[in-house]
Amino acid sequence: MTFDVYDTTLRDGAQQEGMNLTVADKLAIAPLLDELGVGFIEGGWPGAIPKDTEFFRRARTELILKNAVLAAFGSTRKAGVAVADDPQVRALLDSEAAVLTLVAKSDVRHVERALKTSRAEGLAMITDTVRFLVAEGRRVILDAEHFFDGYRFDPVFATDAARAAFDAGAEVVTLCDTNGGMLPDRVTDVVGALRAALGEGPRLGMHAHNDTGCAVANSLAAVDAGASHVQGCVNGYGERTGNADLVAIVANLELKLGMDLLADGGLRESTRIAHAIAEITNIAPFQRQPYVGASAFAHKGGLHAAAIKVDPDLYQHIDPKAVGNDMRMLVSDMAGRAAVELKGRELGFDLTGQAELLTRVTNRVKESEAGGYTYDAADASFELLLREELTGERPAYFEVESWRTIVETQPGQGQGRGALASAEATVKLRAGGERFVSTGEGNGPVNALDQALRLALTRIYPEIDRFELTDFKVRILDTEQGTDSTTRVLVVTTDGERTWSTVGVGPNIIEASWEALLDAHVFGLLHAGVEPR
Ligand SMILES: CC(=O)SCCNC(=O)CCNC(=O)[C@H](O)C(C)(C)COP(=O)(O)OP(=O)(O)OC[C@H]1O[C@@H](n2cnc3c(N)ncnc32)[C@H](O)[C@@H]1OP(=O)(O)O
Ligand SMILES: CC(=O)C(=O)O
Repeated sequence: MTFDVYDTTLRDGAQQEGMNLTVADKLAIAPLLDELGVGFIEGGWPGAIPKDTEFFRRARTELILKNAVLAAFGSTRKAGVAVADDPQVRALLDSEAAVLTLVAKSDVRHVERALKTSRAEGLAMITDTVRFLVAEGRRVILDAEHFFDGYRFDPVFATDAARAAFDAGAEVVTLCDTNGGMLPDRVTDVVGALRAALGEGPRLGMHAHNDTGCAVANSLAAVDAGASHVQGCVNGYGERTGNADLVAIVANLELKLGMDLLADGGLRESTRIAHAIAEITNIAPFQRQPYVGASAFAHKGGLHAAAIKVDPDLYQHIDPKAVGNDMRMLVSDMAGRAAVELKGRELGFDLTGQAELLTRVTNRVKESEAGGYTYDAADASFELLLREELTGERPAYFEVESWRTIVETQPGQGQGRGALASAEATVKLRAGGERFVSTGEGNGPVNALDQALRLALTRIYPEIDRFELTDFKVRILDTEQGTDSTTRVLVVTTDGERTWSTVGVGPNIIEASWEALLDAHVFGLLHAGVEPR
């Protein structure tokens, strides 16, 4: 049986608020979708959006796809206009895409109120455009906009719209839940009724939006009711609450229902590809995204870990490798010894049989977390804690003698909002048998401390030059204490290859930041293979 996986990330996904893809972005995303193994990549709407016209022009020479066929999206001819004279339809042909996907009104209320035309003309717009494009040698898919709402209001018109498309030569009619308001049982009813009306031959598709949080479920319901074409977007991108997440749809169909859909076993690459696409769209990946999210197989509960130690399948619905993801253990005050042992294994330490050590580490984590630390978001600080318990000491890269910061304003600039404050910090430390006193300046005390610390350390450890602080998060823990509250700081650092997170807690933001910064440097040096000098 033919079954299509049709990606619309570059067209409907791009309708997401805040997303603005350049032609280069689209040309970079398309090969990733092809690698994922989808059958169709909808590239955009040529003739309507200049960047999309340009995308199809450049795709002809710059895009080599091994699995997917490029589809161009556009609407049926306008009401009262001959199809051959419609510039939008002409632009579709000019795109040279082999597959053309036409959006058409299948809700009679839209025909009468939005298009301001008659039922007969609404159907003729479909017939004429599909027939014209098929006669030009193109494969045509019809996206029947508002199909479900339309069918529930007037099933005769909605059915006639689908029939008109098939009679004119469309290979698939995609039923669109344009407003995203459907629930799975309603999708089942409508797809089932339409199939009964049209017979088994015509191929139906599903295009779901996520306004009820049911887009993936609605897509599965449609397939269960006989649809053989699903549309969606990687990472669930799309207007309002997004389109159906294509990877989740496919993973459910492949892993739960035993279908074989993506070319070259692409599902096993889906986590990497979803994240690579997120890099290009510049939209931070959603941690808790089903299947491909960083937290999708991250376990925090101590009891879960105890069972996972026996058999990971006991607490996981699939093997994460099936989607290219990984199981991760999170260590926190909810961890028990089993979680610490598994986390240790993940970090490269075999703690099997070390019951006393495991108890010590578990207790230390619980006590520290009660004081405000959080290790599930700071793997690197946990690793340093674990090493300290294993060896009895921290790697002795340097020894801090003291540090101080000064924040001041210039005369006349220290009043109220917008005052221009600057900061200076002095750090005194010993490293490599020498004593360093260094001063740093910055736009705030933490920045100045970081500068001073780096200045001192790079003289002995030039490797630190590669470390870059990429994120800095501050959380006030006991807010009822006002400005006297405990502060937690999380710092994310990278050396360009590896990224690590560290945590610091203190009675003020500077102390907390200092602790997180020290951990960041120690962890970075350790993993760069640097010996204390
Ligand atoms: C559900 C979906 O996601 S569908 C895709 C939605 N995406 C987009 O709209 C992005 C690209 N759109 C655009 O760039 C513009 O809206 C364009 C170029 C398509 C149209 O722009 P304009 O010509 O300025 O028209 P405008 O957007 O104001 O109105 C839409 C026109 O299309 C007509 N139209 C709307 N749907 C259809 C349809 N399915 N078939 C034929 N004509 C249609 C309307 O009747 C209206 O025609 P009119 O100008 O003769 O009154
Ligand atoms: C065609 C489309 O994107 C929709 O109806 O939602």
